[in-house]
Amino acid sequence: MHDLDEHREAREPVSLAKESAAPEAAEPGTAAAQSGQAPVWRRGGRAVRGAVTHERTRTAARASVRHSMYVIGGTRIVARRAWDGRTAARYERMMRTAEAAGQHEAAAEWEERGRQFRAARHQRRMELLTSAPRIAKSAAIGAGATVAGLFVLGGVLAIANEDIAQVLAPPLAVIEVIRIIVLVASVVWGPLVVATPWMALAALWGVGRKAEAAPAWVLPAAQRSSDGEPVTPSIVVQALRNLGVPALRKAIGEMGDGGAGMLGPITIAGCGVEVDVTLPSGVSTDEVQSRRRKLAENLARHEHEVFITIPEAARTVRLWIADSGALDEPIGPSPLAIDTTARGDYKGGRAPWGQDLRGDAALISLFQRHLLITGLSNQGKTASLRALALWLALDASVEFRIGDLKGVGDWKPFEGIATTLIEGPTDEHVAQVVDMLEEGVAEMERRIMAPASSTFRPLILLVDEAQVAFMCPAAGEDKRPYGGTKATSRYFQAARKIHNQGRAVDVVLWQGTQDPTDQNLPKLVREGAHIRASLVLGTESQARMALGDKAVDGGAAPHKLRQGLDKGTVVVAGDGVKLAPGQSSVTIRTHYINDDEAEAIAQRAKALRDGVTTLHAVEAGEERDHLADIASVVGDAPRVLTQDVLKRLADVSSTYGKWSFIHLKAALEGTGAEPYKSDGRMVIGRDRLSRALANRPEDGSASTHG
Ligand SMILES: Nc1ncnc2c1ncn2[C@@H]1O[C@H](COP(=O)(O)OP(=O)(O)OP(=O)(O)O)[C@@H](O)[C@H]1O
Repeated sequence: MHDLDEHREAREPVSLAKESAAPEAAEPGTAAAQSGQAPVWRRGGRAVRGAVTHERTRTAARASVRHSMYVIGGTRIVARRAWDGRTAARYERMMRTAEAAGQHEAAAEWEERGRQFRAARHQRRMELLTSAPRIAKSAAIGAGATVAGLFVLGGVLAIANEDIAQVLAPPLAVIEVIRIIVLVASVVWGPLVVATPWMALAALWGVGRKAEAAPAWVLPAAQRSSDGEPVTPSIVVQALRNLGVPALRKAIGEMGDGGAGMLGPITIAGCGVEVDVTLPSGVSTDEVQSRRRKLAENLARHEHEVFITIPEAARTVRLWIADSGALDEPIGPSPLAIDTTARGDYKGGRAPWGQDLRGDAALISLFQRHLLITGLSNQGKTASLRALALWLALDASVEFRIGDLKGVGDWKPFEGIATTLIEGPTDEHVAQVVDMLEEGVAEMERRIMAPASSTFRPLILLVDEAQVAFMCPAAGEDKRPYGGTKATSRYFQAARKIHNQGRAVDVVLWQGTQDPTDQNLPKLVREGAHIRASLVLGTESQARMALGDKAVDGGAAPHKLRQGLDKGTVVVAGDGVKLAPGQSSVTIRTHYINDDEAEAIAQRAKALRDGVTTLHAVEAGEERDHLADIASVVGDAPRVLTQDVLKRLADVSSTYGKWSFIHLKAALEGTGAEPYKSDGRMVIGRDRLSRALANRPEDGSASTHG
């Protein structure tokens, strides 16, 4: 009870404070209190805020700022014109523009014109000095002559009318006219004095309005929203001028041609236009690049609709400006999904991955290239990686070994195509993927040791969600960790070895990974990939990890893609894709191949291959007695072709699935049962095998690790 009282006391001041602040609101039983209305001061504040932020108020405020800015802008323009007219500034400016554009002849011509202008001005001034007495004299003579003339006219009139008084008539008439003029002027003078400043203001306002010399944000809505307006040179120059780079603004202001000379031709490029802008000296390309959003808004586009890249030419930025909304239109289906005769071609072909921003087909060569694709979760990483794998699966010579460390069935279509398919996110799955990769390393090493003329089946080792492997804390029996980036880390080391040596013997590693960090995607592994692709990422530093500094410095900006909206849009750096000269990356909107289409394509790929058995774990460590196995497949036949022996061995155990003649020869080396030529073809003889088996030591040392 006591506690309760204390509570009540403690609460009271609060309610009192409320009451004193809002007496009518707290009056129990009043309508306001019942309806839970806020105190007066708050409602008042809200009302004021409402009034201030009301659209009508804002429109009125914008209008007043706009019209004031027209006057200021107009004054600036008129003053500049006057200054230009009186001085050699114009010639100087044109000369500098020509110089900046490297047009030295034009610069020299403007210099000459400037010199002529100055010479003429000097001459005029000198003449003015000497002409003052001359003008006074001629004025006096002129006045005297006029008066005399008037009197002569009066004399003529007097004689004609025989009236002497007429002599004064013309001078008096002139005096009368002057009097009337003075009278009119004295009447008009007052209002004229009052009206002149206003007329001048109106004139300046008119000049400013015509030139729209006011910031974009104060323009009326109709003028502000230039959605869908074609991109013209003046729009681009205006957008650059208002970019917030003082040096650029000043330079454009000084250019005689209003800045048009900075622009190359505006060409149609896919669903947008492209234009190269040569920046004036003192403005660096990254000053423009870092203001992408502002530039886009100045061009009445969204940020993702403007791409700024750095072409080869010095001090130049290449702008690609999408037609409004065009990037939100879906691109068509993948050619793989509609063309049932499409084939992959590892060596000479290019996978139809999607479209670049210009709308051209984006084709990518996968020949002897390690690949890395990164991106935030659920943005189309697996789908785009799978699209490439599906194309390559249509080349029957390519072998796939796939580790899917997400394991929700994205890679199911590869059942019957891939020789290994490990699906699942657990440490156990990581261990199997590591085995798969290490088996790949062993295969690579075998190939490297093989005679120079040997040819190999391309082997794609594909690990989706590779970050799971890098982050795996588990260690094997030998205490070596599967994950991590230490020298003992098995996944890391296997990936590195393949990166270093796999390419030349067609053992390539494709990895898909989320959100790169130094921990889940070590630098060495990032940089070992020849093709680096990235879907939307969170930050620029991630973009740098994904694509490398060079690509990001050159304008690659996966971090500027829109999460959720730009699903399937990849920024690709490295080789494999055709890049415009000087370009370090290309943005590709990939064709989306959904699960059903993937299944259909996979079926076609399976039809091209004769019966691949997909293993779901690497049978590492299986001990096989090679000599005994070979003897068993040779059976009773006196001689069997080595090719047939290999085929039969593959049926005995998957260990032999990857064997080639080299392995067979190595296994029989020194046993006396080595392959030999019979009727021009390599065979293995039954009797020699039996002898080798009979002669080998009892401890079975001939058996080797499978
Ligand atoms: N090219 C594309 N165009 C349009 N939508 C796409 C495209 N690629 C993927 N999507 C959409 O994005 C969804 C996620 O794709 P996907 O599973 O490939 O993402 P992910 O990045 O691999 O995801 P996570 O790594 O988080 O599993 C798909 O279900 C599909 O709806």
